[in-house]
Amino acid sequence: MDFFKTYSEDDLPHIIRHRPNEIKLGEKMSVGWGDTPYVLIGIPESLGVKANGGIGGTESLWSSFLFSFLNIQSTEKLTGDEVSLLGYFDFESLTPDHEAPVEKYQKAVKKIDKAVQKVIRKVLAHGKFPIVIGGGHNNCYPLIKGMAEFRAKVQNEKDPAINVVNFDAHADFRKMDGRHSGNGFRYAYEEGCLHRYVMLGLSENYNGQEMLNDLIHHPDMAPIFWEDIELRKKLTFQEALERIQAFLADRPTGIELDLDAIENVLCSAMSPTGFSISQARQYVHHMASHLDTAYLHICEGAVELENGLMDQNTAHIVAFLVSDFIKARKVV
Ligand SMILES: N=CN[C@@H](CCC(=O)O)C(=O)O
Repeated sequence: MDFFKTYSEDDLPHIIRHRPNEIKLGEKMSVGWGDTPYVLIGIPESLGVKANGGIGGTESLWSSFLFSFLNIQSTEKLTGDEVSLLGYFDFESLTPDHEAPVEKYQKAVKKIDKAVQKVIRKVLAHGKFPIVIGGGHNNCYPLIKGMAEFRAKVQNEKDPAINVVNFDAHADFRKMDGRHSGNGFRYAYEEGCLHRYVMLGLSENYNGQEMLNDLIHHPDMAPIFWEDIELRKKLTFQEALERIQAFLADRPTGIELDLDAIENVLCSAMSPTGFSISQARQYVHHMASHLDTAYLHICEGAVELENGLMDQNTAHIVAFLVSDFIKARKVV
């Protein structure tokens, strides 16, 4: 598995803050291809974000997330026995020279695509459910493609494209003019890997009309704007979740969450307005409980951006979201 680093049992105790009479999730988790339904994968990179002209720093989320997640209390509702820490990608060697043109970053993203896709196919071959923590949103494309390829080549599905729901302020359906964090869903759709695509929480101010023209009135696309829910009150958040559930019920669905849809979370495209953390948790809970889920991908967050902004809370939010997801699928 190119660029992929694994953990050993000896790594976990260094990440766990032990307390007498308490058991932390990390004390119950396994590493590698453990006997667990879920595997955790990190993609600590911001090459895709930079290829899209964004602010780097998304590589900072993974290790802080791991610390937050492994230090959750092991309880009946989530013991830790459910999850194995598979590993993370190290794309450091692909980093272009300082001030390299954007094309160099886009070239690096193509290599990331290949590496991620391969690992996803391996995860599926082992019968595991991938929980992926990014990284830029560019990684939706190799996830969707890896899923569709597995369905086509291994499961002999005649119509292998999967559905995706994306909690995001941006559609990431920009033109196919070189790979980056803003066009992963377009590549997946045009290549026949993505069937239906729902966007929940789009910002009217940060999605261009040309891209929107390709999404609005398209039978496979369902853009839902934050303003229609929270500003104009055309529908409630709960109604939106139920509509999404009905629209995506026909086949396996990838669950995407871009942290820039939550207000004030540290991201390349951080926003002072957006959904709340509780709404993000409801989204994850609802989709995990009601859909035939294919994977969970949480991305674009950072604990430290290249512009110097820092916030450790991002990691804590992601740990909540991952625990909500697993609990919802367990039906606790
Ligand atoms: N994945 C994020 N995509 C956004 C990024 C915007 C930004 O960094 O400012 C987009 O392309 O619109």
